[in-house]
Amino acid sequence: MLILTINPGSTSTKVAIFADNKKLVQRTLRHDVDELEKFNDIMEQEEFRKKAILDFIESEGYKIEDFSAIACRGGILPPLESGTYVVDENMVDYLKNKTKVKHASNLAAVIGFSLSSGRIPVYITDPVSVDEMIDEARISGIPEIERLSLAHALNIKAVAREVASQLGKKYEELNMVIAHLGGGISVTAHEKGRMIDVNNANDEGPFSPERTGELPVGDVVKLCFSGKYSKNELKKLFVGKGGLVAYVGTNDVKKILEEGSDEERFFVDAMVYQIAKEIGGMCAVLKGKVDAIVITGGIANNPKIVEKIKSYVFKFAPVFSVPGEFEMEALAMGALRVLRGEEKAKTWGEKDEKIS
Ligand SMILES: Nc1ncnc2c1ncn2[C@@H]1O[C@H](COP(=O)(O)OP(=O)(O)O)[C@@H](O)[C@H]1O
Ligand SMILES: CCCC(=O)OP(=O)(O)O
Repeated sequence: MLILTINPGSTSTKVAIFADNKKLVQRTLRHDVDELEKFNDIMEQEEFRKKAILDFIESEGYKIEDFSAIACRGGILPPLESGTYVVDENMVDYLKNKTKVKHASNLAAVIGFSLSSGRIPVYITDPVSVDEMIDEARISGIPEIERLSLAHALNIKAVAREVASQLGKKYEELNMVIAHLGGGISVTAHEKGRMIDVNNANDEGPFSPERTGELPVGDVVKLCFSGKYSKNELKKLFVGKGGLVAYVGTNDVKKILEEGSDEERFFVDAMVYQIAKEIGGMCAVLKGKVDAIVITGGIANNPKIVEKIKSYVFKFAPVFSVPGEFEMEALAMGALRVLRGEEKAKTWGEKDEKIS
């Protein structure tokens, strides 16, 4: 069975074609920043990115009708259970017109649904808003604000299953802390197959290559009312222009480590320190009963960073490194389990929207 996978990021769209679980081809379709700046809103990029995907499919000698399914990265829907969901008009309407968090992943199902024109099934698996948090984790400290589960759930769940299989166990039998280290950072606590706490990778936790993470709230209030920034400028400052970008001017950790000055590399050490601190917190969430700590994402490609994190947390549990991300594989496998009848695809029903 042929499966097309679609995974949009802020400046690129990753696409791949699988024959069952075998990846035939993967391409990162890069979008010029100047080109993207013409669009006021992420959703306005639908036709532009769709054309790039169609060009890719044709260049590989396929037509949409050749595929048994389209598997898309799920966007920011209201909180929902882990699993594979059918993309329908209801979901597309939500992602296009109602979601309050702008994120490139919101485009995937919208484009997949449009490409299919009802001819083939379209699925999402483990979207960013997978929510398995325990109730205590939802309390922020102010009733008007609820903590949200926004994480790199797709890669994290796939990596959790991979490490469990390395340990000869099922994901559902283990307790793990899994940190995805990319442009954004998610540190997550997993109890017997459920992701019971996560730092919201947009707003909380360690600073990342391009996000501030958690900030001292009093100073944030001062910044908001300083008159220096509009609301949109502040949002971009916190997500996109924060973290290493703010200190060093780039989100490229590899480049900083290879070409940066000692002072610039210090900020990577500070990020490592914050990541380790978050991992320690998640070990406490699991009451110290932790079978594995797992470091994944692009930054895990650097063994020295993994070693530095390990130097802080090695006493808590064995540390595993799974560099890179396996989102395309996880999408294809999510769709394949449904196509093979191993799992039933869930139908998404709009719940109370909690994301603002
Ligand atoms: N070998 C490496 N050493 C250090 N950092 C790396 C290495 N390879 C990739 N990275 C860093 O990983 C980050 C991107 O991670 P990735 O998971 O691809 O992010 P995203 O998918 O969120 O854009 C970049 O900062 C990049 O420099
Ligand atoms: C908002 C959580 C997921 C996330 O940060 O994804 P990207 O790193 O792809 O922006």
